[in-house]
Amino acid sequence: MAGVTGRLVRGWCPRAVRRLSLLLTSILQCLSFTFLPVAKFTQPFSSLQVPAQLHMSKTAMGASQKDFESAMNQVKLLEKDPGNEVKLKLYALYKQATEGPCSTPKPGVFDLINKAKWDAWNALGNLPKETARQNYVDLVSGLSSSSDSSSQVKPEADREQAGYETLVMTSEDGITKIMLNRPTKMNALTTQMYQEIMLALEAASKDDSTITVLTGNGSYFSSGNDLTNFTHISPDEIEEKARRGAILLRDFVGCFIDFPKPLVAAVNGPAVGISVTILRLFDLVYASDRATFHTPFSHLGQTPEGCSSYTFPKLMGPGKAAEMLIFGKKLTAAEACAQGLVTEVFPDSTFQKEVWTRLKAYSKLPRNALRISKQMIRNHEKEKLHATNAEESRILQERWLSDECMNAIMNFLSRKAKM
Ligand SMILES: CCCCC/C=C/C(=O)SCCNC(=O)CCNC(=O)[C@H](O)C(C)(C)COP(=O)(O)OP(=O)(O)OC[C@H]1O[C@@H](n2cnc3c(N)ncnc32)[C@H](O)[C@@H]1OP(=O)(O)O
Repeated sequence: MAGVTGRLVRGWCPRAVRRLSLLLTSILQCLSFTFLPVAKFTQPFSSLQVPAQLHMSKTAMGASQKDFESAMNQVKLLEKDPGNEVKLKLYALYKQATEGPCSTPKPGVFDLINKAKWDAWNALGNLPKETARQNYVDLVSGLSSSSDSSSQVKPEADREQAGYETLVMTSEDGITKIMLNRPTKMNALTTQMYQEIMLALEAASKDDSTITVLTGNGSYFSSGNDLTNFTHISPDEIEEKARRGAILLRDFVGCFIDFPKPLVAAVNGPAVGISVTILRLFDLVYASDRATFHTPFSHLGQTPEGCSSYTFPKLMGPGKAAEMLIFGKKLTAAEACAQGLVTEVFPDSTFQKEVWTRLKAYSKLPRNALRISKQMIRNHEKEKLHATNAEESRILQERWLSDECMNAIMNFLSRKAKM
């Protein structure tokens, strides 16, 4: 090492050479950590794990208690991660079976995991302990048989992560792909979908992958907020629903602001509403030349979200941002690229091949360096983004209660009936 350094710095004073030599040695030591084999993805239950120690009351039901205990042991032996949704169900049933109805205080909105666990348990209401125990046993028995039959088939690397109903989540070649999966509804985002995307991002932020990609299944990237989210609400529920919607929106956008790894949008087709505005929170946006970018907020009596009221004027200037966000001008992929919203446009016929080839190459880059560089670029404006997000959510909460908004949504929903 000293020889190499010596050749590099011939003519420098000996103290400087010694210092440089020490520096290079420590850099090489640091790098050797980066090249250690990456831990395998075998931590099946992470923070949603069903408690391992059981303190069952001796008065619990005889045979059912035995089944319950054996089911709990089976859970620990499962080879395949059953996915967050199933883990939440297991957690909720376990709590209900052992402690009865949820009576603990609701965790704060930013405490995502504990809130999801609390919601799952609370949703069981007054389900009797015995029924919860039986449901737990049934659920585990289904999981054990499906894990037995699938264990020989799929290699670990490209396992689809189960438990999502509105998404398909896969991890392969250092890339975690989150695919919106409601193609017949143009991937319109339901409340469940927002929640699943948040859980998927949380999981992706902690897995071994280098890059996370969001894309859509079918012809659309996403048609934005599912307008039926606003239906089936009785008049006395409207305000509470708007309040909850604003919290959901703020949490959802917050996950993108805080996402720690390189985040890529593979925009496979048209994008509408919130699926356009959040794009500025991604590090790369690759679009098919078939994609369009449309934010018809005013037409819906609504206002911008996804931090676009701050990011779009900054990106494209106030005039171009106004055309999109105030007047609902729809951009082609080429126009969105010219405005800096899209990184690169690919012909639709080669979109998938070109994008995935590119991303596979990027995913081989040193992942810690990618992550740190992303954070250096993003950290400058995080506070501003969170403040914008909170303000946009608050304003939308009011907008959702307006006649303008309600009429626009009724128009959309009655459109089909008129056809
Ligand atoms: C809590 C967080 C709130 C965040 C705030 C977010 C705001 C936004 O995202 S605003 C943007 C809202 N989105 C829209 O305004 C788009 C509404 N949809 C449409 O205009 C059209 O459906 C289309 C242009 C996206 C596609 O038109 P077309 O090709 O004619 O296809 P269909 O309309 O027949 O759609 C097929 C099927 O999908 C349903 N659908 C599509 N998008 C939505 C949607 N956003 N909400 C609800 N449903 C949607 C559509 O109704 C059709 O269903 P069926 O009639 O049952 O086949």
